[in-house]
Amino acid sequence: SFPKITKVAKYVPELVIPNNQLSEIMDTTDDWITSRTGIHQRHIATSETTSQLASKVAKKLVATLDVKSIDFIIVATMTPDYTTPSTACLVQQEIGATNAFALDVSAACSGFVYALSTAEKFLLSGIYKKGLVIGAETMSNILNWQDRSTAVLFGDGAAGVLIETTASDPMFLAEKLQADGSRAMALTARKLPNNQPLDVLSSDEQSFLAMDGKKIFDFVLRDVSGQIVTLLANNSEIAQSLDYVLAHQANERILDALAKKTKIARDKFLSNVRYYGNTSAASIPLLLADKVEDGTLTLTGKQTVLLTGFGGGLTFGSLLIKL
Ligand SMILES: O=C(O)C1CCN(c2ccc(-c3cc(CO)ccc3Cl)cn2)CC1
Repeated sequence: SFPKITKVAKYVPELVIPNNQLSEIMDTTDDWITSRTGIHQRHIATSETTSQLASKVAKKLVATLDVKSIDFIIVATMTPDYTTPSTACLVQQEIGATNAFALDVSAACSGFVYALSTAEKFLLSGIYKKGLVIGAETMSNILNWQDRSTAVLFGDGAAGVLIETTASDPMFLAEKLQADGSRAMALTARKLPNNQPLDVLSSDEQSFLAMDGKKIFDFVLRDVSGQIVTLLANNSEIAQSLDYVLAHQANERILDALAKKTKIARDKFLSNVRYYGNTSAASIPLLLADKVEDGTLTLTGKQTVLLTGFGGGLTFGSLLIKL
């Protein structure tokens, strides 16, 4: 039997900040934000850490299970509570999954796609049978709230899936995972200070999220669209029956551009960035959860979807799956 996503769950912090509230604390307007990004609001964690958001999702995913049957927990995040322990280990403790090994995946906005691909390989090995894959972020903690060009773009949230070896037909059909470290500096956050006494490197105070938006837009239009086109061309039969694209929810305009560049019908690109902003590794599972909730996605193995993540690293990854 084959690995399959059998459950999805989400959790977002209660506090909602609409664009108008941001224009009270920085020089921006609802008009600018909505027209340039499609974002109307974002959820902000005021007292919850990334591991606490992820744990809320994990608890929902295991609610109807014996938590001791979970073999692994993978958390994709670029805003971990600590360098160590991993956020996944904190989730393991929180839900009591004592038989699970736990690791974080650091691939920024491609994190969930990288983590899901990793989980599938764990299951295909036959050694493991069941795991949790969660994307979780508290982007609000790494933003420079004086910098209107980035502070308005991001939000907090978590969502994830239960994946297990139960399917009679393969769910994971094709994938392409890539990185381009030559443009690593296009999106950076939280450079850790060096403080050993022999330190010859100056400890750079660059700690807030910094983004070269133009460079990343170009990367998405050129490299990410190329990855999608090639993956679909190499799997043309599956591509014929493509129902939906669940792309990283960074910006509504980028979805317009991707649809044009890939020649995939725009209405196949699902979107919910308006409600959450860019939640990095949580954006694709949040979209998955919302679209299962509203019935667009049925989790009956009949729908062909493309998951595509892209962002910091620079990283990009696409998975063609039967959901
Ligand atoms: O002036 C404008 O229109 C601005 C121009 C700059 N903008 C950007 C630029 C880049 C991103 C972005 C970020 C990531 C990281 O998750 C991944 C993918 C993308 Cl495409 C999002 N917004 C906002 C509107």
